Amino acid sequence: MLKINKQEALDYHSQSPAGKIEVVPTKPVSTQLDLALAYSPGVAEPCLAIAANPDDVYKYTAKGNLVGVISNGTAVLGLGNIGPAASKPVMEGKGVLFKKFAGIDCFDIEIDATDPDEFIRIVKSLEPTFGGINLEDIKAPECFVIEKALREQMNIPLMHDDQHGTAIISSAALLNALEVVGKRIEDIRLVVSGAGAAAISCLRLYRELGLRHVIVFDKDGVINKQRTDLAELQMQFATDSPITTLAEAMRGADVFLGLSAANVLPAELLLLMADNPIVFALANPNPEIAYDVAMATRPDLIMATGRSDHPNQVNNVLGFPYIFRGALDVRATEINEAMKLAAVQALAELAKEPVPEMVNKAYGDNTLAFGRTYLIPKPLDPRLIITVSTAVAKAAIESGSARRVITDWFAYEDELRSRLGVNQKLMNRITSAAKANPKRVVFPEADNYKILKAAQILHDEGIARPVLLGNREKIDAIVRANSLDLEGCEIIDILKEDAKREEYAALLFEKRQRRGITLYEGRRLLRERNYYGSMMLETGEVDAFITGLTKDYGKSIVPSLQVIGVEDGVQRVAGMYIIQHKKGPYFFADTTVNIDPTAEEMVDIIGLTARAVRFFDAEPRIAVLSYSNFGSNAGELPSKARKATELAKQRYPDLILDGEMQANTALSPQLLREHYPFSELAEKGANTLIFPNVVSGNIAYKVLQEIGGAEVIGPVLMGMRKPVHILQLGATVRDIVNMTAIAVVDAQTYGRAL
Ligand SMILES: NC(=O)C1=CN([C@@H]2O[C@H](COP(=O)(O)OP(=O)(O)OC[C@H]3O[C@@H](n4cnc5c(N)ncnc54)[C@H](OP(=O)(O)O)[C@@H]3O)[C@@H](O)[C@H]2O)C=CC1
Ligand SMILES: CC(=O)C(=O)O
Ligand SMILES: [Mg+2]
Repeated sequence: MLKINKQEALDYHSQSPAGKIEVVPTKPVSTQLDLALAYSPGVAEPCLAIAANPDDVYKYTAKGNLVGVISNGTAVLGLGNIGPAASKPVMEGKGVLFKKFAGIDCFDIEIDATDPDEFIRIVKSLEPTFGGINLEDIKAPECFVIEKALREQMNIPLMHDDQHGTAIISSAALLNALEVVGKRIEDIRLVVSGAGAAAISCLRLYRELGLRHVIVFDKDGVINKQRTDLAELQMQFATDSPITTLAEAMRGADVFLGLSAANVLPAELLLLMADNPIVFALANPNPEIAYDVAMATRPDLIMATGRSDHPNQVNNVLGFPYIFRGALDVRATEINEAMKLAAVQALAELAKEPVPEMVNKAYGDNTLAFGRTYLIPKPLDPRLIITVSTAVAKAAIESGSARRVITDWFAYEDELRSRLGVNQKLMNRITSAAKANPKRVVFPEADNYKILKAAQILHDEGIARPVLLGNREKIDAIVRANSLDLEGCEIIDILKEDAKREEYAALLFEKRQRRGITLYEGRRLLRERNYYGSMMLETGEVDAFITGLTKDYGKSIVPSLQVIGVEDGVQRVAGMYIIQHKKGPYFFADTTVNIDPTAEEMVDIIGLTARAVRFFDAEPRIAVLSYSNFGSNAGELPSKARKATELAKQRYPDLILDGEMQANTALSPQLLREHYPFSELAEKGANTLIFPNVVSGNIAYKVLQEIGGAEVIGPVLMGMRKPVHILQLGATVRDIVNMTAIAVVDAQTYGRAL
C-alpha cells in the first residue's frame, strides 16, 4: 500500500522551482517579429476586435480554456480554516489535475476575504478573465450563499467543487454500492456526519435520486427541528425523530456518510448497522474511521474513503476536470442539475465496463472489476474524459445551457483524446472500421494473461471474434485469478480436443513435401499452436492470425511463412511501425525483419510501405534515411540509401519520395526549403521514414516510444499472403488490441491492403 511521509511531501513541493505550476507560452516568442505580434503593436488588433465583438475574447485569448480555482481557505480539506495562503498548495494541486486530466489551464486565486459579500464581489469581477470558475474549500454555510449569488450573477460555468463534485462522485459510488448489495435508495437509512458544504450538497443530490430517510450530525450533535443555529439549506435535512446520539442513529442504518473530520466514528458503532453496511468515510486526509479498523470490525462492509491508498477512492478528481471540460467545450453558461446528473450516470456506468489494461498496470492490480472494492472508476482511467465530458456536454446542449453546439461526436471524442497528448485519430478510424465487420482472429498463445485480457476487450468492444488456442486448464486458472470474462470467445485445446490436427498435417505435408517435411513431421508440427493457427488461417477457418508475444520474432514468423507464405510478386516481407504523435502519424520501416537490406531490397520495402501507408488513409511522403543529406557524406550507408532512392524513383515514379537525407531534414519542411528546395519533400516534409537497416529503425522507434512521448503501434507485417501479424515479445494488452484491429481491417480488405 502506498505510504508517503511528511518530509517527502514537503520536498516534493519545495524542489526548485517551488510549487507545482508555471506559465508556458503557446506561441513562438523568439524573434523581433514574434515579440511585435505577441505584444505591442500587434496585440492591439485582437484588443480592438474584442472591443468591437466581446465574444471574440474566446477567439483571441486563452479564456475559453482557462478556469479560476478560487478559495478563501476557510475549509481546506479536513484541516479547517487555515487561511488563504495555506490553501495555496491545494489550489495549485487542483490546477495540476485540471491540466493533467483534461488539458484545462488554471490560475489559482486565494482571496483574503471571509465576508461573503466581499468575496462575491471579487469573484464576480473576474468574469472577463475566466472561461469557468471552480470554487474550492470555502466553509459552510457561507459557501451556500456565495455559490448561489455567483451562479445568478455570472454567465460562465461555476461550481463549488466540495459541494457538487463530491455529491456527483459519491452519488455514483452510492448507486453502485446499493446495486451490489441489492438495496434501493428509497428504502435505505442514511446517517451523515457533517453538515457542511460537502455533506449538504450530497444530501441534496441523493434526495433527487430518491433518498428519504436521513439523520445528520455536526459538531454540536444531531440536526433536528429544535436547532436554531443553522442555515436553511442545512435545516432541510433536520430530523423530527427523538434520536440524539450517533449510536442511536447507527442502529439498523444501511449507510454511513462522513464528510466531517478524522476518527469521529467509533468502530463499535459499525456493529449496530444493518447487513452489508456501506460506509463512505470521506474526510481528508484522514477518514472518519480508519479503513483497516472498519474492515476488521465488519467484514461484510463496503467501504469508500477519499484516499488513493484504499479501494473505492471517492474523490472529486473523478469529476471536476471532465465536468469543466464538457462545460467549456460547449461554452455553457452554467453547470446545471442536468449536467450533474449526466456526470453521475456516466461515472456509475463506466465502473461496470471492463477495466483497460493500462489502468490495471497503473494500480498494479489485475482484478479490478465492478463489485465491492471497485464501485467507481479509478482516477487514472483514460476513459473518464471521453465518458464524462461527452455526457456533460450533451446534457448542457439538451438543457439549453450551451452557447456552442457539438454535432460530430466522433470528432469531439478525438479532440478529447488529443487533450491527453497523443493523436489517436488513425487508430480510432481503424478500430471503428474493424467494429463495422469484426472478423475471426486466432491467437495461438492463449494461455497468457495479456492475450486473454485483449481477447475480452476485443470481444466486448466488438472489434474481433477471438479464437483462442491454449491449454484449457491454464486458461481457466488465468481467467479466475484475474476476474476475466471470456464469454463469446472460442477456446480450442488442440492437444486434448482432437480438432483438425490430422487434416491440417496432411495439408502441410502436401504443401511442404518437397521441402523436407514428411507426414510424420507434419503431425509433430501440428501439435504446435503456431502451425495449427496458421493452418486455420490457410483453410479459411479464421480470417487473421496474431502471435509473437512469447517467442522471439524470428521463431514466431517461421510457421506462418511456411504455411501461408508471401504474397504473389513480393520478394520479402517487412515490418512497419506507426508512430502516433501530437504532430500526427508517422510511419517507420523496416523496423523488424530485414536486418541489413541491399539497395534493391530497400526498394521492395519502399513499395510495401507506401501501400501500407495508404491502407491507413495517409498519402505517403517518403524519405530514405541515412546520416548524410543528398551526397554530403561518402560511405557505404549513404551510398546504399542514395541508390535505393534512385531505383525506387524508377520503379515507383508516382511516389513522393526523396533521399538520402538525415532524419531532421526529412521532418523539417523549413530546413528542406531553405537548403534543398529541389527536393520533392520540400513542400510538406516526410511522414514515412525508410531506414537503411533494422538497427537504426528499431532504435529510432524505441527511443520515441520511451522518451519522445509517442505511442507506437506495430509491427505491421507487410507482404504476407494473408493477414498475419507478429507481436513484439512482451507487447502490452493495448498493443495486442491495436494490432488485432489492424488485422481485422486487413482481413476485411484482404488482398488489397497490407
Ligand atoms: N473525498 C472527497 O471527495 C471530499 C472530501 N471532503 C471532506 O469533507 C470534510 C468536510 O468538508 P467541507 O464540507 O468542505 O467542510 P465544511 O467546513 O463546510 O463542513 C464541515 C462539517 O463537518 C462538521 N464537523 C466537523 N467536525 C465534526 C465532528 N467532530 N463531528 C461531526 N461533525 C463535524 C462541521 O460541523 P460544524 O459546522 O458544527 O463545525 C461541518 O458541518 C473535509 O474533511 C473534507 O476533506 C470534502 C470534499 C470532497
Ligand atoms: C477532495 C476535496 O476537495 C477536499 O477534501 O476538500
Ligand atoms: Mg476541497
